[in-house]
Amino acid sequence: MSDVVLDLRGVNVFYGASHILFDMGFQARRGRTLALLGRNGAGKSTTMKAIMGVAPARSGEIHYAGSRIDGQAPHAIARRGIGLVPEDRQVFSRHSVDDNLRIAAKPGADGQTRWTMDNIYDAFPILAKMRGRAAGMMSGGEQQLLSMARCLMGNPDLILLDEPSEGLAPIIVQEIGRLIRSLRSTGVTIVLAEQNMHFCLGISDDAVVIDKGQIVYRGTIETLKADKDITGRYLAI
Ligand SMILES: Nc1ncnc2c1ncn2[C@@H]1O[C@H](COP(=O)(O)OP(=O)(O)OP(=O)(O)O)[C@@H](O)[C@H]1O
Repeated sequence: MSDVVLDLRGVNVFYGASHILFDMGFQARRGRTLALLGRNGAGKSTTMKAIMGVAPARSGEIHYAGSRIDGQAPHAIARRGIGLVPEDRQVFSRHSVDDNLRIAAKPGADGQTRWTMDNIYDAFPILAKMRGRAAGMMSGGEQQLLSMARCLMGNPDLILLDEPSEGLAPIIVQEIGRLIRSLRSTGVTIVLAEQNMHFCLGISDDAVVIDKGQIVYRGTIETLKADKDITGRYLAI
């Protein structure tokens, strides 16, 4: 079986008359973490929304686990085993941490349940201490952890993480890095949208850099790190 889990081919996305993604093409491989890097407004979130069917591709193809998913409804794409952790987190603010997790519980596409409340709380000790707290009363970093934990309750095989470190305190950023590393060791595939390449070093294998909706680099993150031309031109570092 091919190790390509996600395959975008010539994807074009528009918001109304505005052309946002131009012939976007890249692959994510099983059990690896791909960093989708680019400055503010480069098109990272739009790429994730295109994969989820929220900002549908006008042309091109998106293949997941061997079959085409472009043109399918977001709920159908989610049911195939893709989980999105959105940039704005979208926790249910009036509900407790426990309820946020319980609401999201469902078996994976293969019918298996790998994540239960118990092992989520083992993996997220910060959340375990605040099970009864309303999500709206938590800090941005705690909400980010909750959003990630809630995604895992759906037992996804591919996780799309949209700028999980943005605007958070260093201690939470470290915790999120630790979680991504440990998720990766479970064999799940991760696409991580980030502005900050340094955050991705050590937790990602591959990298794609986008600028103004176009791919300007595809390769390993280690090769990217050494490429001063690309990092200097397209990343804010
Ligand atoms: N709903 C929308 N309608 C019109 N244009 C949009 C919409 N959402 C995003 N855009 C535009 O699409 C482009 C790509 O935005 P996108 O959010 O995908 O970038 P990003 O790389 O995720 O950056 P950010 O870090 O700001 O989220 C930007 O020029 C943005 O202004």
